[in-house]
Amino acid sequence: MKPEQIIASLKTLVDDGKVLTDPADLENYGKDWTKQYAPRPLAIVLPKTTEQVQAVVKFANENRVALVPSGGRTGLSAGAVAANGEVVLAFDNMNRILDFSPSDRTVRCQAGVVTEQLQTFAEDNGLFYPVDFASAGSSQLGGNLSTNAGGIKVIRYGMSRDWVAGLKVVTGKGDILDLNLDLEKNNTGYDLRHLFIGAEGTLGFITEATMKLTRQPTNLTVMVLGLADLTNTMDVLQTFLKTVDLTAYEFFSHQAMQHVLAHGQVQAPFDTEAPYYALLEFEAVSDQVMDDAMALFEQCVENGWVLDGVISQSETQANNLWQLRERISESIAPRTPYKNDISVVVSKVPEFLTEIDQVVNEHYPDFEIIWFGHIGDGNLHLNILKPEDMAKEEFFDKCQQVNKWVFDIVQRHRGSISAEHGVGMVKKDYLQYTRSPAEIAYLRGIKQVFDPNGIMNPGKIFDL
Ligand SMILES: O=C(O)CC[C@@H](O)C(=O)O
Ligand SMILES: [Zn+2]
Repeated sequence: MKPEQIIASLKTLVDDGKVLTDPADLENYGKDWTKQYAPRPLAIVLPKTTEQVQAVVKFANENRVALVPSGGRTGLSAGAVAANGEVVLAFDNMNRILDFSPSDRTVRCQAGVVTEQLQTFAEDNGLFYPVDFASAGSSQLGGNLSTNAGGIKVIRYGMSRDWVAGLKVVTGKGDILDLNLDLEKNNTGYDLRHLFIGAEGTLGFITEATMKLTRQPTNLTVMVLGLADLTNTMDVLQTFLKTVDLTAYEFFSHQAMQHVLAHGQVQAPFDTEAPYYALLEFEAVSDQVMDDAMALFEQCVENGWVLDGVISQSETQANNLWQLRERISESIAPRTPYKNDISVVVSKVPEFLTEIDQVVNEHYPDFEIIWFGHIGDGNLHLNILKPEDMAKEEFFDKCQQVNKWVFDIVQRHRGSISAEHGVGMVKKDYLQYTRSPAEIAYLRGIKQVFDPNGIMNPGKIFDL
């Protein structure tokens, strides 16, 4: 079918929805936050209902048209990039909260609901949606689920998948599946819901999700601690976990903090310099919890693990301390960093990080390494900044080599090449460092079942 015919047909399928073909729209909707691929979609479709999505998928099947789903476009693995003339299905017009059940504490949302919209809805109803990350203001629920997004509270609340009570999807064959019926308990064989979560739209597109909510946390209190060395991040974590139920345990290096401070609007937590900092968050539900936390802090200082620290006395102070961590990504963005998102089990984190540091420093001593991440769940974000006098091409070539070293170390430590950002196009060549050949063969088999014509987000996670 010719491109003009495809566009004309799409227009008939979404009636009150929209089909966009302006170059500016193609550029905007054809990409996510990754910069290495040029967007080149054929058209953008903005359906309003699950049935319209189904109509587009059926049409795409009959005519072998490749589709790419697009949410808030905040992904960092090019899972939502359309670089090969695909039709982008964007969920911006499916952004309604459809239903709320206070007694079940669930809320049924269309896929285009923005994370912050869901968080605010929960709060307005005296409840809490706990999955949170810096891009919550623009990321959409469908995208969060397709990548099983994690974020800053995983240590206590888990990943996006843990909050899904029910899911409506359109499979690659064009069937609408209503999965798990919003039930808490439902042991009736394979749980297909979890196949679509984290599948990056390669099996089908999520059009609706019923999300669970929980009680609001009480008096969230933040501590930022300066650590004497890297291994102390784990000593401090283990010490606090014995008594305090942490809602977050993040870390960042001195270099990371320097970039945030230079970026402006944020104050240093204290004067003492430390190679690494930990940010702990917990619910100070009583004076006893606060006393316990202070006693643990003192114990960590006495043991020589912590050099200095600060504790928030108000919500505003807690939010300000969070800025030290949440602004890292944006403060280094102008330097077009090499990015990696990797994980190992918590006990291996110091050894794992040190090995990566060593291999990069040994070969490229002029590279500035920025470490930060969700260290309480074993997830590290490695960013490397280009030396000012190095050409971009040379830098990214050298980073390809860095990838190999990093992923060898990941594999040796039985870690993951993508902890929370997904595989997309950025990491598909490295999937075998985390998944065995037998596993990948089963993944391909599953793809074949739900998307026999290979039209759903082709070229993402693995090639057919
Ligand atoms: O920019 C990054 O490398 C990580 C982004 C995000 O996952 C975060 O935790 O801030
Ligand atoms: Zn992260």
